Amino acid sequence: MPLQFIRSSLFASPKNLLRTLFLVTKLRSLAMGSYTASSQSSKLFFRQLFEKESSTYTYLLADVSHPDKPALLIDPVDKTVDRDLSLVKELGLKLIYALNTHVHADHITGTGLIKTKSPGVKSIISKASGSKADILVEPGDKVSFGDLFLEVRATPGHTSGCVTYVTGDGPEQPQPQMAFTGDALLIRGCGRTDFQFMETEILVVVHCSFTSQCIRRQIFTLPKDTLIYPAHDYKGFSVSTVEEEMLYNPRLTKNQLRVVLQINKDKQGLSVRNREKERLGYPTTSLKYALHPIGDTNCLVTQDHNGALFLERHGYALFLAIKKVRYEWIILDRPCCEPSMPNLSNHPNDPKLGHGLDPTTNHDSPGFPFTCYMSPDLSCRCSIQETFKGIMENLNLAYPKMMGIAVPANMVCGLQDTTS
Ligand SMILES: N[C@@H](CCC(=O)N[C@@H](CSS)C(=O)NCC(=O)O)C(=O)O
Repeated sequence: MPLQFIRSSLFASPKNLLRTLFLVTKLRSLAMGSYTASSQSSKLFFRQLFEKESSTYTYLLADVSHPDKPALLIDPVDKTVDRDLSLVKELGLKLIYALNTHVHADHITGTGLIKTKSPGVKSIISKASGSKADILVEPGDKVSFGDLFLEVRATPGHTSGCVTYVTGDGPEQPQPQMAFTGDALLIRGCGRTDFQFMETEILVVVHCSFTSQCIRRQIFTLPKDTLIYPAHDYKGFSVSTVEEEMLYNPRLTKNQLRVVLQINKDKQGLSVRNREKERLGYPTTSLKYALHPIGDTNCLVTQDHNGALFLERHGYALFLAIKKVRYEWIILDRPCCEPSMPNLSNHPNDPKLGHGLDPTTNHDSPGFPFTCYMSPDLSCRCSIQETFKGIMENLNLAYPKMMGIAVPANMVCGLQDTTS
């Protein structure tokens, strides 16, 4: 529409004025390339709710085209359960699920109270969280409400069991898609990686790798206009997009490191790995270091004389960090983080293996036992402060005030005794 027309018709009539204002706003928004702040769907009811003490967002979603108006709440907080249930009632919705993205450390989930006050509601959390709930979901599962659904994506790192719930991508589903990222991805930030289920430095490293790799592979691979709805905001933001976070998230736009990958064809594990390490000039003795639970699997942590720490979860994951140098971490996580590897190095001893390929067959071998390690030389290529791990180590956040109470309560999310 020519600007002259807009100007001349501006005050012609109240109706014209409204139409003109609408057009000007729309033109401006197109010129700025901005996205709408909510998804469009004739079926979806969506509301973002806030709990100010813990700065937590709770999300109410419902399929209002369905006769029952089935609804779900994501990350409800105990303190605001009455508000949330009143809203559900006023709107004539039928609450069927109360979901958590993870075991929260800063507040008690509202799922227990909701179940008491609204019998029939089922609590949901990831199986990898190790918590109790009515329904334990795994990556790829769908949580349906009416004709709409959320897909479960594993985004561990802040905690082992963190998941992101993403609206479906079918024709009936809301557009743009919406990703409820919990604490995995915050607006211009991400959940801390320093306390939950952490016992040693290696686990901090591992959780950093989980967070940054899973965000890149599970969230940043969604369409760029996907709306990001986090579980917290401390700066006054309410929504972002995949595109914005890929461009401007200060914790996720820094260097990625390169690693050397060695696939271990021998399912027995250590002997072949040691032979390979010897061939590449590494000490051959591995020292069993500890067994740590990560998600629902035990991880074997070993350490060699070079100070290298190996953390492995046979079948689908293995991590390593080199101590004594400005170490980075390693990344290889299946099935949650496909494809598995960044570029290989040009180190003289580099075995030049492909990205997760079995060198004997040249085929990708998901579920194949493998070993992954990094040359100490390569680890110095980028400054630690510029890397995800460096940033996360320097956050210096005080532990959440409610941590001692919240974590045990939330481990039985929705099933705790709410009478006391
Ligand atoms: N001060 C708050 C806790 C703040 C905090 O640690 N937030 C967590 C998510 S809740 S466990 C976090 O990951 N923050 C990341 C960040 O960059 O702020 C309290 O005492 O409860």
